[in-house]
Amino acid sequence: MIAIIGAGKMGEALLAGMLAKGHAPEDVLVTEPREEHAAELRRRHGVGTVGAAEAAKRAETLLLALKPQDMPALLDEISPHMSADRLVISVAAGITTAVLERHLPAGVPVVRAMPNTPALMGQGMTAVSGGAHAGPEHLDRAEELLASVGEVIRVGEQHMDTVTAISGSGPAYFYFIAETMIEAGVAMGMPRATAQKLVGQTVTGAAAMLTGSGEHPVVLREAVTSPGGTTAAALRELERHGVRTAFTDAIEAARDRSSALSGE
Ligand SMILES: NC(=O)C1=CN([C@@H]2O[C@H](COP(=O)(O)OP(=O)(O)OC[C@H]3O[C@@H](n4cnc5c(N)ncnc54)[C@H](OP(=O)(O)O)[C@@H]3O)[C@@H](O)[C@H]2O)C=CC1
Ligand SMILES: O=C(O)[C@@H]1CCC=N1
Repeated sequence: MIAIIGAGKMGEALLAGMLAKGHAPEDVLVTEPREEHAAELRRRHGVGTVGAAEAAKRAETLLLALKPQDMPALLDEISPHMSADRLVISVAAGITTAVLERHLPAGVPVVRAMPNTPALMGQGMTAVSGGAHAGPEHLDRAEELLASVGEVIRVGEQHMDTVTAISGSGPAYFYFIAETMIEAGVAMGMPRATAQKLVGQTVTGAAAMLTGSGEHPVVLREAVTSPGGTTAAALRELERHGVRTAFTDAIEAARDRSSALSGE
């Protein structure tokens, strides 16, 4: 039995992705504090909903997807029901395995994971790292579970705040660019639906080139940039406005915010 504690945006994306990949709804419990939300999840996904203590008693694997700020109180609530034969996987930004372990009985294996919302479409990217009591079998279990919603890599925990800034938050950066491109098209008089179609398929095509061609992004960008042409004119403006530096600073800010969320 798997329990997902906190089925908000990320928890529900993981839930939906797992069910779509064949996990049986009867094997998944969900904990959500608001009854209307819990009822909605039962209706939408056919899963059972229970309180956190009950989930902790019944599930071998607990997937914690609450806000980092809510995590300490939840850990204290489930702690009396936890033992070393369980596995706790936390997707909370910033919360270190040391913090998780401090709130749980000695020996409980914990895995810190950072997924992203494309998990909903089976296209997630998750990085995992194990705590002091997580052996290879626990990392294998976490990886197997999260692989049902996309790709999984293992990283040292010292990289987790950077992972959070790059792939955890990353989809939002691309949506921001997509939104900006659509608005530019609309501002130039194009119907919104047309701009949306052009941008959507351009993003899909560019992503396919990036992952499928094995080429570095610089090579792909050069192939688009005809001498004396339109792309060169656009890229010159992006550089003039410091977009490269803005992105680097943005990713550093996300990394620092993740680190601050640990509460340490
Ligand atoms: N969104 C994303 O792209 C990603 C998020 N994450 C991580 O996932 C976690 C959740 O983020 P996100 O889904 O965006 O946030 P949401 O606010 O959408 O989800 C959090 C959910 O947890 C519920 N909750 C609050 N307290 C409890 C409790 N005691 N027991 C059970 N459920 C509770 C909330 O209910 P209510 O609304 O009623 O308070 C809410 O539904 C965060 O730690 C975040 O760092 C990680 C990777 C990507
Ligand atoms: O914005 C956040 O804090 C979470 C973590 C990564 C993506 N969303």
